[in-house]
Amino acid sequence: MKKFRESMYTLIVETSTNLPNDVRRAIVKAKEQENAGTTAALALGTISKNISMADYNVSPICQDTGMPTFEIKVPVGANQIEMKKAIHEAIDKATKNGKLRPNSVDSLTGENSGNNLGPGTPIIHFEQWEKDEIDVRLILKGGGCENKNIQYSLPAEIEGLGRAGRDLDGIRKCILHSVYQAQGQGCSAGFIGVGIGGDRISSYSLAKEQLFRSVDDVNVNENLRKLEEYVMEHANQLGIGTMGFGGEATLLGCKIGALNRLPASFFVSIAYNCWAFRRLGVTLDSTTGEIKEWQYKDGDKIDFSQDKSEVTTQGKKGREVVLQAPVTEEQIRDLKVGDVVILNGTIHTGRDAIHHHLVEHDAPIDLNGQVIYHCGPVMLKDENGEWHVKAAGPTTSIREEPYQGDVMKKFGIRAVIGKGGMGPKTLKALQEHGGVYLNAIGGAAQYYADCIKKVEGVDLLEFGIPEAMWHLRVEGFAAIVTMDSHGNSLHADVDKTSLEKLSQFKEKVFK
Ligand SMILES: O=C(O)C[C@H](O)C(=O)O
Ligand code: SF4
Repeated sequence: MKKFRESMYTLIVETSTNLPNDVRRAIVKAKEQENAGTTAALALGTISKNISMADYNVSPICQDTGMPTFEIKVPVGANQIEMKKAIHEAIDKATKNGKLRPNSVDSLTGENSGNNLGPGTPIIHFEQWEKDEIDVRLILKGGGCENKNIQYSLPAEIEGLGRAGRDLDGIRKCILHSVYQAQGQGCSAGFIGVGIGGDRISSYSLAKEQLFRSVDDVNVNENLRKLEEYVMEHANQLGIGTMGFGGEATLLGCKIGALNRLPASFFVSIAYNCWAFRRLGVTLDSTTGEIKEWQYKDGDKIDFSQDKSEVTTQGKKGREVVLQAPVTEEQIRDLKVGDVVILNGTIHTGRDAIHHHLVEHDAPIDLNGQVIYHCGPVMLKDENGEWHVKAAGPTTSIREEPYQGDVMKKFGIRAVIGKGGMGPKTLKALQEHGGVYLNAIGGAAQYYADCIKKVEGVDLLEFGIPEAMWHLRVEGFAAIVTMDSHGNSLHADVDKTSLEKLSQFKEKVFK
């Protein structure tokens, strides 16, 4: 097993940087579905470009390298303690090399362990089998899409769909609703794994396990096959679209499994995964630990660098507005939902810990007229002590909803960049104060890292790399106005219309 650690390192790097072939095929399909010239098509163009940049740079596709989860099948007698140790070493090395973001945080103190190791990180499940080889599957599932997981307990009253009973039709309603409630916040277009039955825990585990199925496989259970096909067709009629911008491609895969349950319980659990669906697998020689075969790499690898769809705003309804940070209230009040902003100058990252901090403390710099970027980047320091951005896409903004309006007003911040949109409290503050919400393309961490020309400094690094306030000089940073100072919110509009569409699927379909 001399090669086991090296094989695990290779698996981690490949999973973080190189999307599997089945996922690439699903993204191509989404591009074919989406109408040219729409904001959703623009988002998909950025996503494609990002995938090819991650290939080329061998850098994380998305800055949130997620919760590393290993599912391992071993021959009887294999030394699991040794394997676990080797995986920990590989994780540590991948983090040091900027292939994984330091992502493991003490839940009580907020302290980042710095190497992706700590209680519960990574997750490793072993199972024995009769075969002589070792099979290791890895999924890196990010926090934003993890937050959109949902569990239903049937019977239930489901928003938009009415009563859901303890039958196939009730399950159908739960699944459709799960896609609606995710909106664009889990970086749609997404994939879902569904677990029916079990107890609360095994139901969720089954849902996550379903994500290890190939996107193009066919369910062997006839009822579940029909349900999967139904969901794929109808979820894509909800009109949520890529990033929740409205559009045709909302769901790229649906895999459903079932377990027996207790007579009193009936759980339907959904594991939502973003388009940046990073999961791979390897078969290893059980004596040497060497990789013999890769999983999910069947068929041709789609090379998105050959993609002709441009990341362009041509043909879009909105205007393209170039802004230099800091910005004035007048410039911000001129912006409308649908405009594309091309930003130059210095922007400042701020996410959960920073917003929590700013409510009660002064800011480390003057934020008047400044732009805040909801982002927890992957950063590496070189031997001269200079920081470099390895990946820097937006994080889900809605988490800052309780703070954002107050923080903007308190410090005179004029714009926030994030993804997935924000709620009514922020919308009201944008109107009163003269602010704007700019939606960047979630997961496009290489694309945005490329727009960052210099790291000008960092404050509050004690919060850990993802949570610190990084001061970043950007050039040509493109984001879309989805909430403006005139009370308009694309997110509120898409939520409303998709709920109307959802309620069209109220009638019983499965007997
Ligand atoms: O933690 C992050 O960087 C992002 C997260 O995956 C998200 O989708 O919000
Ligand atoms: S930012 Fe988006 S693409 Fe990245 S892990 Fe979170 S949900 Fe996935």
